[in-house]
Amino acid sequence: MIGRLNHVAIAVRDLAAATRIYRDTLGAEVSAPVPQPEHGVTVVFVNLPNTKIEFLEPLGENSPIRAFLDRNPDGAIHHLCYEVEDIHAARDKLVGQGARVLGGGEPKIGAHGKPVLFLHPKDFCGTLTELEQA
Ligand SMILES: CC[C@H](C(=O)O)C(=O)SCCNC(=O)CCNC(=O)[C@H](O)C(C)(C)COP(=O)(O)OP(=O)(O)OC[C@H]1O[C@@H](n2cnc3c(N)ncnc32)[C@H](O)[C@@H]1OP(=O)(O)O
Ligand SMILES: [Co+2]
Repeated sequence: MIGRLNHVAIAVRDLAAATRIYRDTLGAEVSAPVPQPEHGVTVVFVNLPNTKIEFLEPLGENSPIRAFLDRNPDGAIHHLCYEVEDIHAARDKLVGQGARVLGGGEPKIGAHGKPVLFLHPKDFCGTLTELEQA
C-alpha cells in the first residue's frame, strides 16, 4: 500500500529560524512560507534529492500542533508522509483493519494540492502517519 516517503515533518515554534538553519547552515533550498489555515499551520518545504522536509509552525488558536510543541518546545519530528495510489481505498482498508483515521476520515487537500489524511500515532508505532494521494 504505502509507496514513496513524500516528506518528514518537523514542528517548530519559529519557521524563520528553522529556515535560516537549513538554508544558511545546512545549505539547503527552502521554499517560502505558505499559510495553510484549514490545517492550522504555516509550512515551508526543504527540497532534498530523495524526499522533502516539511517545517510546520502553528497558525491560529486551534492549531493541531500546539500541544505537541508545548511538549517539545525546541521542535521535534512531527509526522511522516507516505504516498498511496488510491487514498480512499487505503483509508477503507485501514479502517477495516481497525486503524483510526483522524479528522473525521475524509481526506483534505494538503500542501501539495492533493488529498491527505492522518492516521493516529498510537496505531502506527507512536508515529503520526500521513498519507498523500500520489
Ligand atoms: C498543510 C498540510 C500538511 C501536509 O503535509 O499537506 C500537513 O502535514 S498538516 C500537519 C498538521 N495537522 C495534523 O497534524 C493533523 C493530524 N494531527 C492531529 O489531529 C493531532 O495532532 C493529534 C490528534 C494527532 C494529536 O493532537 P494533540 O497532541 O493535541 O492530542 P493529545 O495531546 O491528546 O495526544 C494524544 C496522544 O498522541 C500523542 N501524540 C500527539 N501528537 C503526536 C505526534 N505528532 N507523534 C506522536 N505522538 C503524538 C500524544 O503524546 C498523546 O500520547 P499520550 O501517550 O496519550 O500522552
Ligand atoms: Co505533512
